[in-house]
Amino acid sequence: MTSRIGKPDTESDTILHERLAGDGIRHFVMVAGAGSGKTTSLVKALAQIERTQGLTLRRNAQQVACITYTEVAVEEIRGDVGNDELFHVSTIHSFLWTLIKPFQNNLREWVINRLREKIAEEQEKIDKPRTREATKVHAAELIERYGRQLTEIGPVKSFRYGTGSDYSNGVLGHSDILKIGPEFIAGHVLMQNVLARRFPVVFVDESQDTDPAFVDALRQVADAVPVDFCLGFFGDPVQKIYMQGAGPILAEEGWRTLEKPENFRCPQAVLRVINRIRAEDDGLQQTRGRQMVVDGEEVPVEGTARMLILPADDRRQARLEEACRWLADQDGDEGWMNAEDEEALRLLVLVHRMAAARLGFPNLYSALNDKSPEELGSGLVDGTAWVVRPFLSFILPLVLARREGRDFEMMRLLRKYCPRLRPDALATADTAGFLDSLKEHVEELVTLLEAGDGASIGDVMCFVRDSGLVALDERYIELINTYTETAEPIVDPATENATLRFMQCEAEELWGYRKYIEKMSPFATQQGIKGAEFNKVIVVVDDQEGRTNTFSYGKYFGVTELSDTDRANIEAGKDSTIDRTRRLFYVCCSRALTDLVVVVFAEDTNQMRDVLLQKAYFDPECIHVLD
Ligand SMILES: Nc1ncnc2c1ncn2[C@@H]1O[C@H](COP(=O)(O)OP(=O)(O)OP(=O)(O)O)[C@@H](O)[C@H]1O
Repeated sequence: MTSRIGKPDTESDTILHERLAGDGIRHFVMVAGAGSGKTTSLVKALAQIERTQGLTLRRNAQQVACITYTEVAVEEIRGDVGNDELFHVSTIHSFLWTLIKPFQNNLREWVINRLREKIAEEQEKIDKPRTREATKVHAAELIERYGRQLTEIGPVKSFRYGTGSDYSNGVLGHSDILKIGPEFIAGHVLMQNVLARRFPVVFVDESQDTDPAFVDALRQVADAVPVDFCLGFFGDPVQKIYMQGAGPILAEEGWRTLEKPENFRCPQAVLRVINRIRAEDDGLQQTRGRQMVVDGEEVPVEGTARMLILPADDRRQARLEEACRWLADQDGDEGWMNAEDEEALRLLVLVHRMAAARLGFPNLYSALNDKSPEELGSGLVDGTAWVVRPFLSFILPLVLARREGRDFEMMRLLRKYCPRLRPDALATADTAGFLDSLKEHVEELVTLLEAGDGASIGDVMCFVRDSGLVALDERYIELINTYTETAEPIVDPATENATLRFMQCEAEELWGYRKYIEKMSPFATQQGIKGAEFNKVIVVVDDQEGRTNTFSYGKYFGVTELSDTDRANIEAGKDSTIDRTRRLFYVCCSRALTDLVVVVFAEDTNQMRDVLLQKAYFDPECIHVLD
């Protein structure tokens, strides 16, 4: 029995279990706040299905699909339900790939159409009289390349799924899968039936951040197969932090909405704060709070919630350390000084540049943030930027596994990402020499990424390209070519050179960046760090970045003026910077099991205090200015 399955049933759990065992329409949306036990309910529902329907489902070779946001979250749910074959726990991408993989002819047709579409898009650029000459030349090159690919896919026997697309070699990328999957499901009744027959129950966790086209495709299946199929969403619209997420999932006629009013994670002091934050969004007020047993009786944990305002000067790091000292002295608790114990004290940093300096990736940060395209800047802080993906998902984990002698993990990664280990490549390889050379290449990669080696990120990429350790998409190949052709280091940031500046950074910086993404980024909490709850949480906020169109604490607290776009968004009732920042703030603050501290860096600390007193998220006696 794992801890989640062992938790007592709440009223919503009982209702859900009855519904799942019923014989009418069973679709549902479970929507509840932070720490309300949504993932717990999901895991318990899986266990209940196993008990009541497991035998029949297994006999029919059917599975219960449980789809969540990241690999880490997948592992977490697997940790709860075990490796039972009855449950197909996966990310959206791998779920979609399982479904569409057998439809190879349709995949080929899709790729052909996609290439034709791309050619038409480029042709349109050429035809426009105002297009610059350089752009026209580039467009013509692309048309030629896409044309070539159209002929090259002829001999491709079957399509596979890789990180980036490489159509000529039969590889579909991440974003292709996300387009094809929902399109196929929505457009083919056969596909809907296949899905419902194979997976008569589909649960989606973190539904607020799930791709909207996928949500719609699943709705269509639910409409088409109302009774023999059960679709359930678990989510919280106020925890949506990815721009592209679906947000609230509307329940259709006959669907049941299940709410969970309790919060089981946060102590009273934190619960009051997050309820006040949420009051400005959907107004949901959570009850109960974390309890502990004292003398045989359950009593609420009071905990603490404080806000510290510090001057935003060039001593930020030192000031943060002083603030921790202050907390330790106030509480007589040296735990505040123990930043190394990640389960006990968790720093969530929204001050990315500061984190970057502290963790040793200032240049990498500057390359992808300063004057960079929005997609790269926001992808940098949540680890989704296309240039960093191969490093986070494969290259760095592979080097770590090798260094730590985790051979099994190393092979798992190589099997998943290395084209040299694909069955077709293996079939023609001379096995003995082949494995030796693969090993040598991994060793070389380890050396390249050693501290002090001086290799640049571009050098590492050249190496993985030449050694064929990973399949790279065209965009990356093009970038590597540009990198090798550019001798001079680029100093001044500009939108066009962000990725090239990234390639020129020292590879060593990637390690600090990885640590940031895995441990300190508030997005990490959403991506399912184990449990995503910690005794002490320090949330550090600062608008130093100047990238204010995605998140801005200044705008949220009311000290920074809104832009015209912000005002227009608010007037039109659209998602605004303020809404997004509030949600991120809510996610961060709701991770604390005992003590929450929000550290705010401000140009004018007294003005900030006045504004925060007015906002009243924290009790007045809990707001301190530390000059
Ligand atoms: N029925 C319950 N009784 C007691 N504790 C519970 C119950 N359900 C969940 N918990 C505890 O509450 C905490 C939050 O649970 P869980 O992670 O499932 O919530 P969640 O709603 O998915 O969280 P979030 O949306 O904030 O990430 C965990 O510590 C869990 O053990």
